[in-house]
Order: sequence, then C-alpha cells, then structure tokens
Amino acid sequence: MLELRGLTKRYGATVAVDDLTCVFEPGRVTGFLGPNGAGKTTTMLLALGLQRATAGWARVGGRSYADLPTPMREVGALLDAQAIHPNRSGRAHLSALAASNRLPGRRVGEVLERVGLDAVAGRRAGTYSLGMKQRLGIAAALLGDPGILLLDEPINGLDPNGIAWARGLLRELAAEGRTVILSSHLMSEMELTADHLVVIGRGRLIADTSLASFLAGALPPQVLVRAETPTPAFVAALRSAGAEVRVDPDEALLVSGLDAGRVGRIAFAERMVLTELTPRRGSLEEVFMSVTAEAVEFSGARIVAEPRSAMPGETVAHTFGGRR
Ligand SMILES: Nc1ncnc2c1ncn2[C@@H]1O[C@H](COP(=O)(O)OP(=O)(O)OP(=O)(O)O)[C@@H](O)[C@H]1O
Repeated sequence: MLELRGLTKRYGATVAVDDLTCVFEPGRVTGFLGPNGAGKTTTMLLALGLQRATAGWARVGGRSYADLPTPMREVGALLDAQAIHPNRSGRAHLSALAASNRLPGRRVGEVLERVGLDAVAGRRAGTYSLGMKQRLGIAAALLGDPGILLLDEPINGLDPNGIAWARGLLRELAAEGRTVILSSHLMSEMELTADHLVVIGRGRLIADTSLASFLAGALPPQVLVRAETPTPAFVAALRSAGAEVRVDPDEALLVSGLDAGRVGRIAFAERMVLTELTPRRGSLEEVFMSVTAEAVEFSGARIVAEPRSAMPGETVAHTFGGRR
C-alpha cells in the first residue's frame, strides 16, 4: 500500500503537487491520470524519495521510502525506460542493479523471462527498440519482487502485441496482491487495464474512484435507438421528456439524458417498433476530458484554470460539479 497525506511540492511559484491525500491499495491496478503537467511524475518522485516534499508525506507500508532497509524489495519503479547504459547488455544492466541492491542474482534470469527478453538479454541495451527498453525497465522494477509497482508511462512504444502483453502482466501482478500504479495518457488502454483511478489536475485530487464509477458518474446517460419507422412525434415525445435527441443520417437516434427504460416506455406509448435500444456509456477518454477540462487548460503554454471536482459516492477531494 502506498499512502499520500497532504503531499505538496512547490518549485518556486509552481505548485506541482498540492495537498494530495489518497491511498493506493494492493490487489488492483490503479490508473494515475492527469493532463500534462498535472503532477503525476512529481508525485512518483516524491513517493520514491527522489524529491523532497514541501509539506505532507508519502509512506510505503507505513514507512517513508528513505527508511526502507531494502527499497527495491518494497517498491519497483519505472520512470524513464531510456535511462540505461547503452553499452551494457540487458542482463548486465539487471545484474548490476541486483548486486548494488543486495538482491539474489537468480532474480535476473527470472525477470528476464517474465518480460520476454531472455532471448536478447546478451545484446547491448543501446540497440534495443523503445518497446524492448520498456520491457527492460519493467524487469528492473520487478527485480526485488516488490509489493508496490510505480510505472510511469510503461506502455509507450510497445506494439499492439506488447501492449496486450503488458496489460496481462499488470493484471497478473495485481492479482498476486501487489499495488500496481500505472500512469499513462493512453486512455483506451487504461480503460482495459485499470480497476481504480486516481485523477489529478494541477497537482490536486480530482477523483479517487473505481473505473466503473468514474465511467458511470460523469456523463449523462445516452441511448442509441433504432425504430422501424421513427416518427417526428416519437422524437418530439423524447424531447418533451427532457432528452436531447440527435438524428443520425441512417435514422438512428442518439438520445441523451434519459435511460434506456424511459426511452423504451416512451417508444411503447408512441407505438414504435424498436430494433435497437442500446445504453452507451462515455469512454474513459470522453469522461477524463470532461472531468479535467477545467482542471488544466493550456492557452499556448499557459495553464489557465482551476481543477474541477470529483465523483459522487467516492473518496474525493470535492463534490463533483460536472455536467450532470
Ligand atoms: N524540477 C522542476 N522544476 C520546476 N518545475 C517543475 C520541475 N518538475 C516539474 N515541474 C513542474 O511541475 C508541474 C508538474 O509536472 P509533472 O512532470 O509532475 O507533471 P506530469 O503530470 O507528470 O506531466 P506529464 O503528463 O506531461 O508527464 C509542471 O508544471 C512542471 O512544469
């Protein structure tokens, strides 16, 4: 478990992390999300003792990182896959890490196999593709068999097979009871991988919630409706019940603001024969953009707005004030 309490980091006038309080729980993949400059990397650096907090603290299983006797056995991190000596082989890179952290040498072979690099472990790491470097970075994070994994953009550069592999690995690591913290801007992948989300904007907590609640909570319900012969009266009845209705060129209706049951009852009252009635939820990308729209907005290179607040019924910083 990784716990942050009132964690704050200022760089001069910039507040990179602002009074952040949350707990990253074991046994699940937590997506750590936020727009560019939201403070994700800084939070990870603070948790790893690589930056000093201005206020508040981060604790790993109740202790600060600096107090951990063998940190790599507690926390494995991937911050920058390119940070490797190009003339060392993948195996030599991991062996050096294992030796300097008093980890058994047999772990090197184990993690190389787990990330699928065993066949190229003798090659100079400088010749690795970005995807291979990401795998090597994940191997390094796993070297101490840690309970917590902090992975900053670990799937950048992976091809579709690599991404599917990484998804399986991360889910497996969580199922083994580890705390898996994953930051990525690849929302479609995050949607498939994460169980839980911590969303920050401009250093502040916006949402700390399950993926399912995040997806369900932020956008009004939408229903895709196809009727055999949709009549203007049906559309008018939907609108007078409060729905926004968009009629597609193929005559499908996209109904916002009413759930499928309500749309079905209106269709029944209007003697419509429906051939489709499909509830649609927002994608993670849509909900993320909606929730963070006011958190960080760039005008040129300038951040201009304050964070919007969080989701209903969850551990949150504020009350959700989105478009509901
Ligand atoms: N060493 C530093 N000195 C000054 N400002 C910094 C430093 N590191 C980060 N910042 C600033 O702190 C804020 C948070 O940056 P951080 O890199 O943590 O965000 P992020 O969420 O990881 O962004 P991205 O998604 O773009 O990687 C930004 O405004 C950034 O410019």
